Amino acid sequence: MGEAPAFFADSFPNGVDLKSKGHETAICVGSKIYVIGGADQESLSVIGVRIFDKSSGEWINPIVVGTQPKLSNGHSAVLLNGDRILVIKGNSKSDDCFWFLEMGTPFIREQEKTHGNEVVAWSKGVLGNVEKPIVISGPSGVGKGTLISKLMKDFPSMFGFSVSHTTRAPREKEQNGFHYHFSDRSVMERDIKDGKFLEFASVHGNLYGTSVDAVEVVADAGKRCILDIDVQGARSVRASSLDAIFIFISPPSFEELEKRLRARATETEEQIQKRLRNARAELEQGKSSGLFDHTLVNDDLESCYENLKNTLGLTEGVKTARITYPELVDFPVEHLVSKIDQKILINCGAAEYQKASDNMYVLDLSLLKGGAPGRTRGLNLYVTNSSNDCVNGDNQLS
Ligand SMILES: Nc1nc2c(ncn2[C@@H]2O[C@H](COP(=O)(O)OP(=O)(O)O)[C@@H](O)[C@H]2O)c(=O)[nH]1
Ligand SMILES: Nc1ncnc2c1ncn2[C@@H]1O[C@H](COP(=O)(O)OP(=O)(O)O)[C@@H](O)[C@H]1O
Repeated sequence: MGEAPAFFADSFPNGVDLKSKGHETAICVGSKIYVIGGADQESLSVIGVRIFDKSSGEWINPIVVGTQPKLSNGHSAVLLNGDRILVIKGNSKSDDCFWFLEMGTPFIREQEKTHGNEVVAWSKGVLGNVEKPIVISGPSGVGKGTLISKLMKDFPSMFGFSVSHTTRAPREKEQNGFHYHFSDRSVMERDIKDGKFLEFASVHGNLYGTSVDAVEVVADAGKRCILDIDVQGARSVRASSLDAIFIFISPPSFEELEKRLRARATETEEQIQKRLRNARAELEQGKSSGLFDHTLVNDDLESCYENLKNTLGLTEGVKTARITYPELVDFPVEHLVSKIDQKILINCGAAEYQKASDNMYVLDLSLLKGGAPGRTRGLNLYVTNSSNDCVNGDNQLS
């Protein structure tokens, strides 16, 4: 039986569940109190999480998945909608200060089934309106890789490729870490069990999977992520929080598909036969599942590429357009937060908390996308001179 932390309040005013003592904050979610802060039990360099179960009076050390935020000497925390807490790290730049601690989402429930323990997941918040990731599927030899390479070459600052893990052997020109992370089955299976993968599937007799890291690296670079994965993987991603756009690439005919696969000369005859058998099933699933938002036929390569660009809204002018990164802002340890609908007001004027200061920011969460596993995207941050700039009359700072 544990003792409830002394700094807990039973109810929090204005929906702003913030109470702090030193570097810890406590947020009440149903019958549980999430205590965020201090160092993690296993690693002293990241922010720890403990849960106090009010009904049993027990402390719980949850399994924590996802990249964890580095320890800072202060943070604030706001409950968003019952299944995630926004944590704003002090003494941090705006590209590393917004983090989400999730509990009770479908992903967490699945993880809890696997681990048989309470699970929480961290997801880093990424500023700006980066567009949805793109999932590209289709049978082996249809031209997915060729189309993706063209896109990456023409729009290097816009797209980033999610480098999958696979247990298959590398082909002659494939580089580890660039085309795939070539892995041992046992290591990959252990990492899957540890929640490090967004999705995985057995394809043509080998294990393939997208690690959470693979998509996070691309999101952190402010780029739009492209995933080349099979139909089973696409189904898993559809069920995840990634919120992607799904494109199926289809061949003009089965004969042409076989011709391309043979001409590529990367597989043995036995492997070609296996891929062709699987292709029939994949083509059926691609047509009938309602899983894909778009199907493109790759007959003439250039026409298909044009169709792909149109589908992604890439007109001529877009070629030179770069994603603009929001200006970096420094958030001090001393700041006060309040939540008004989908907006978080962050008052960094530590000396005069009760007044709207010049150092006031609004974090707009109305376009929030994604979440664990992976990054939470679509956060918009802007400066405001007074609370009236963005919110109306009764929105006082607490
Ligand atoms: N589910 C899943 N499928 C993947 C992943 N990476 C690649 N694949 C799929 O695995 C299949 C085989 O890929 P590969 O061995 O590179 O052969 P290729 O499709 O003939 O180039 C293709 O359908 C890929 O889309 C992944 O991370 N997850
Ligand atoms: N539209 C096309 N017409 C003819 N050949 C193509 C076309 N698209 C791709 N190819 C060729 O087909 C082969 C398979 O393409 P690839 O991109 O490796 O397919 P996937 O990644 O879907 O397995 C490659 O040799 C590629 O050059």
